Amino acid sequence: MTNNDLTFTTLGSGVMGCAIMGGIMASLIELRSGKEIPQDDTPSHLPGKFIACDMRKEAETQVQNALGHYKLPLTTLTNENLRGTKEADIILLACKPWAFKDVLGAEGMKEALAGKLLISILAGVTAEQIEEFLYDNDASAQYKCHIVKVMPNTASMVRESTTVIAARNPPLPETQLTLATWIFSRIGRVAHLPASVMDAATALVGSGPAFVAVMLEAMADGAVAMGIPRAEAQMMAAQTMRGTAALVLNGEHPAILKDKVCTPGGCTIGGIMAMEEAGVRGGVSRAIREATMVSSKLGQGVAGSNVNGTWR
Ligand SMILES: NC(=O)C1=CN([C@@H]2O[C@H](COP(=O)(O)OP(=O)(O)OC[C@H]3O[C@@H](n4cnc5c(N)ncnc54)[C@H](OP(=O)(O)O)[C@@H]3O)[C@@H](O)[C@H]2O)C=CC1
Ligand SMILES: O=C(O)[C@@H]1CCC=N1
Repeated sequence: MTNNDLTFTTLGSGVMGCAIMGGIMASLIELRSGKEIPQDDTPSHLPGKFIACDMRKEAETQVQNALGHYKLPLTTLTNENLRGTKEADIILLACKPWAFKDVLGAEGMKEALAGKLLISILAGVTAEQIEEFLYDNDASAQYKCHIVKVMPNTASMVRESTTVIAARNPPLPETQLTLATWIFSRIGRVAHLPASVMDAATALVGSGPAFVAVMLEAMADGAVAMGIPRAEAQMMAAQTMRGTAALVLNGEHPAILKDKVCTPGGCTIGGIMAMEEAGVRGGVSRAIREATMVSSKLGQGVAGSNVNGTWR
C-alpha cells in the first residue's frame, strides 16, 4: 500500500526541474491507472504534490505549460524558495551550479531542510561541498538534511533518462536511498557509481543528449544533401539511433554490431572510412573528456564566469 503524501519541490524550475517533475508525474499517472504495478521496492510514501520554485516569474507559465496537463497538485512560486522548502519532503536542487550558495545560504533554509532528502543535480558540485557549505563540516550538526548527488539527463521528460546516483560515505539512510532510486528509476535507467566519477558521468549522460543530437543532425543533414526530405531524414536518423541503442542494450557489442553492418566491399565500410579520416572517434571521445574537465570546475564558478577552456 503506497501513500502519495510527499511533497516534491524543485529549487530552479528550468529545463531539468520541469523534465524531472514531468517524468515523475507521468509515472504517477501510470501507477494510478494501473498501467504500472507497484513493485516490492516501491516506497510506501511517494510524491503526490509538486512545488516548482524559480527566481524568474516567466518560469511559472513555462512550468504550467509543460506540466499542467498532468492535472496533479502543482504550485508555482517565484522568489519563495524558503516556503517551497518548508512545505517539501523531497527537494530537487536544479538551479545553475554556481547559484547553490545563494539558494541554500538563504536565511532559514538550513532549518527548513532539516531531516529532508535534498537531491542535487548540479554539475560539478559534490554532495560534500553542499554538506560543508550548510554545516561547515560539523559532524554533530543537529537535524542535517540527507544530501544525494545524482546526474540525470533531459530525457527524464520522456522517462528515458540515464541517471547516475553517487555513493556517499557514510551511505545515505536506506529509506532515502530507496526513495531517490525509485524516483529516478521511474524516469529511466539508474546506475550507482562512486562520487569520484560524477564529472565523467555528467559528461556522458548529462551532456550526452547534446552530443548525440549533433550526430543525429549531421546524419540527417547528409541525407537531406542526398535528396531525402528534412522531416523524414530527421525521423529516420532518430529511429536509427534508437534501434542501434536497443541492440546494444540488448547485449550486442558495438564493435560487432558495426562489423555486421559492414558488408565487405559495401557502402557502410566506405562511410566508416570517411568517419575515421575525419577523426570522429577521437573528436567524440575528446568531447566527453573536455566536458568532464569543465564539469569539474562548474561548482567553483560564480554567476557570469565562464570556466570553459580555463582548466588547462
Ligand atoms: N540541462 C541539462 O540537460 C542538465 C542540467 N543539469 C544541471 O541541472 C541544473 C539546471 O540546469 P538547467 O535546467 O539546464 O538550467 P536552467 O537555466 O534551464 O534552469 C535553472 C533555473 O534555476 C533558476 N534559478 C537560478 N537561481 C535561482 C535561485 N536563487 N532560486 C530559484 N531559481 C533559481 C534559473 O533562473 P535564471 O535563468 O534566471 O538563472 C533557471 O530558471 C544545472 O545545475 C545543471 O548543471 C544536469 C543534467 C542535465
Ligand atoms: O551543460 C551543462 O553544464 C549541463 C550539465 C550537464 C548537461 N547540461
